[in-house]
Amino acid sequence: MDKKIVIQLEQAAVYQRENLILLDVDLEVEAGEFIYVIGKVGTGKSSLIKTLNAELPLFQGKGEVLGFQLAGIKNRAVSQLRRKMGVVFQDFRLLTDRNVFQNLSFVLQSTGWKQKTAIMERVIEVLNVVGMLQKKDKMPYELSGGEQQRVVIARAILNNPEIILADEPTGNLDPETSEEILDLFIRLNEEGKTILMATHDYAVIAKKPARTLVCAHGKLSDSEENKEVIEFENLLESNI
Ligand SMILES: Nc1ncnc2c1ncn2[C@@H]1O[C@H](COP(=O)(O)OP(=O)(O)OP(=O)(O)O)[C@@H](O)[C@H]1O
Repeated sequence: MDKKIVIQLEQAAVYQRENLILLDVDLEVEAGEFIYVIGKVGTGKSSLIKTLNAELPLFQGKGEVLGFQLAGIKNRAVSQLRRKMGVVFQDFRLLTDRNVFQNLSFVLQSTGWKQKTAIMERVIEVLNVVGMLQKKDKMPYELSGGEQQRVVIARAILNNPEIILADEPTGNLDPETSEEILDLFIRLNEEGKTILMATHDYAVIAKKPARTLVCAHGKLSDSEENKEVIEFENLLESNI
């Protein structure tokens, strides 16, 4: 079977307003890959992810995600693209004024789902996937950090996205909970979803070594198939 490329960047530049963050980014991601993005604080991991999500505009170079051209992308296309991409961002919190079920049904309603029964079934389905069905009537403040993150992941997969972008999804969690969240991503990946995850969490990388993109010194390097955690640490320390 032909390989399907879901993300392609060619000589792309990542900007935060007028500040250049990453230059000459070349990246090709195949459907079904699991990829980490690592790098020290402020090196551009989040900015890269936000560029792929069309949250930051692509001014320079070529970028294509799931068939959508990022340069000059129109609002309508951004909405269509985001429906095919699930996001699990650290600063992408649950709505605090509604319970778990309502947080999820709200997303379906605002992405065009009309039928009450279909909405209910889909919410129950994704809550089951993340093991949170029992907590569907809880308010976000009644949940632990790990539980909230599970709900955020459930929200990200509501519209059955092809790609999941995750920015430090285990950032504020204890090691055991981090591992459970990683297991969820591994399962979603095994079901065919492409995962791109920015992380500082070497325990996560050690548990599931995978292709890793390194942000450093304004460039993105691709250490395909790195298997050793130690190597990742070396990569971060060296002047690449
Ligand atoms: N909204 C913004 N406006 C201007 N500059 C920004 C903005 N957000 C981030 N930056 C700058 O862009 C650079 C890259 O930030 P980014 O958040 O992508 O890094 P990161 O590698 O994800 O860091 P962290 O590990 O802290 O999340 C930093 O120098 C940061 O100060």
